[in-house]
Amino acid sequence: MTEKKARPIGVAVLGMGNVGTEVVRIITDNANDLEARVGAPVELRGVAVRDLSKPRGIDPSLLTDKPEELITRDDVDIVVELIGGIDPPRMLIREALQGGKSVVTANKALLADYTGELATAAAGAKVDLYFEAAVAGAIPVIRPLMQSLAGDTVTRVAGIVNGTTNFILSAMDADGSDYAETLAEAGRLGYAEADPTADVEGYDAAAKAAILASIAFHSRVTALNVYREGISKITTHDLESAKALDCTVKLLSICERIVDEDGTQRISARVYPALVPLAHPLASVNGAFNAVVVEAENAGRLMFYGQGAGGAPTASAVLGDMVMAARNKVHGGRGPLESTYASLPIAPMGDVRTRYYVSMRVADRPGVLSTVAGEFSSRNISISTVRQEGAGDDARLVVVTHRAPDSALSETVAALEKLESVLSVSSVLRLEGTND
Ligand SMILES: NC(=O)C1=CN([C@@H]2O[C@H](COP(=O)(O)OP(=O)(O)OC[C@H]3O[C@@H](n4cnc5c(N)ncnc54)[C@H](O)[C@@H]3O)[C@@H](O)[C@H]2O)C=CC1
Ligand SMILES: N[C@@H](CC=O)C(=O)O
Ligand code: NA
Repeated sequence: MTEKKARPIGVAVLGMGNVGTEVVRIITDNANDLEARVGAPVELRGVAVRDLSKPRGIDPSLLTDKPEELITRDDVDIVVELIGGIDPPRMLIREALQGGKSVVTANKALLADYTGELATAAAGAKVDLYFEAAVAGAIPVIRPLMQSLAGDTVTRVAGIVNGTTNFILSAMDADGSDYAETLAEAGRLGYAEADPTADVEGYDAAAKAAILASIAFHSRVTALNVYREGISKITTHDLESAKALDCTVKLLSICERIVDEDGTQRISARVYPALVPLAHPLASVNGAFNAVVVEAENAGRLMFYGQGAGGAPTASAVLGDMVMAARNKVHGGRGPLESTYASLPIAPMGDVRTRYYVSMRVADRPGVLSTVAGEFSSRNISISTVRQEGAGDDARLVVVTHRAPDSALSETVAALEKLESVLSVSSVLRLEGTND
């Protein structure tokens, strides 16, 4: 008796840019292995593109500029959304899910604000919504948080989750490379978002922080709940100053479970460029690489490292999700559902205890140091180090504080800016990765 051959799994890919092109390539090149792993052939039913006249190197009969039609085809089981942005992906994904298709997406901008709506549509139709590629590209981080750590209590998820800004900061740090040129190079290499403002102003990292915090703390966190600063104001002078303190500068995404004295729990989710000591593992994460450090009550500290951006690495994560969704279609079973039962509130940035590095141009005369120090001590902020750089017109004071509430630190900086002896506050960065 011959075994009955499983029905093929039909896949529709929406968007054929940096990531979509690689996803189509892997589906085509690895057809035999994918069939063996899924238990049924995985067949590309169509690829939605914006410009039909552009040569794509695939069978032109697969191309369409009508994604809304492709996602409703009866022979499509899985929709892979790689267009990016909110519209039309939000509508396309929702309709695909409601129509019984499982969806795989890398769209963090969309997920950061609409996971609730999309997860509800997936649950209602009993299909899957997978998005491993949306955070830290190829690095498995969503699945470990959602599945491997489902029985633990995550206390912190922090790291470098934007490849473009890490590529820029690494190049500026290594050889003083020009910011604008390095950003353009990140675009050419397929790391940057279609609008790179999302990268350099921290919106992309904030979207990823929202996704990570939601999963880690079983609560709904959106991009608006994430405190955000980007890297566009970082100068080579900041990187030089950082070096003098045995640090480098990294754009960090930090998601923390804050436990107040009365035991109340809150979430802090924040993105900003910070000084990181050279001895810290995140300091040696360079180029478009990402790293995420997860801390959990029982597991302790886990570190995930790898390529966080680029067509092929991101496509690897998309394919992993596609195989999971396809296996579920063939063998039954479902991927994990959204979990928001804890509904923890968000702590304002002012309540978070951080350390500051403040670099200011000061008048080179006696008494300035004590006036400056007085602004810190009057707000109960203890200073860790003070360093003077330059002299005369170029005299600078660099102050590094111990941990204090962010609101007190930012009030202090505002007060310093008003002092007659402080000519300008040239740079304010937080310091992370230390124990004090
Ligand atoms: N490039 C990367 O390293 C990573 C990207 N992502 C995400 O993956 C998604 C895709 O990113 P990329 O491939 O880099 O972007 P991309 O801009 O290179 O590709 C998007 C493609 O979608 C096409 N498109 C736009 N509107 C369309 C429509 N209505 N119908 C059909 N096609 C349409 C565009 O013409 C473009 O070719 C985005 O959500 C991005 O945030 C996630 C992780 C890493
Ligand atoms: N633009 C993003 C792409 C991956 O998410 C980045 O640079 O990290
Ligand atoms: Na990932």
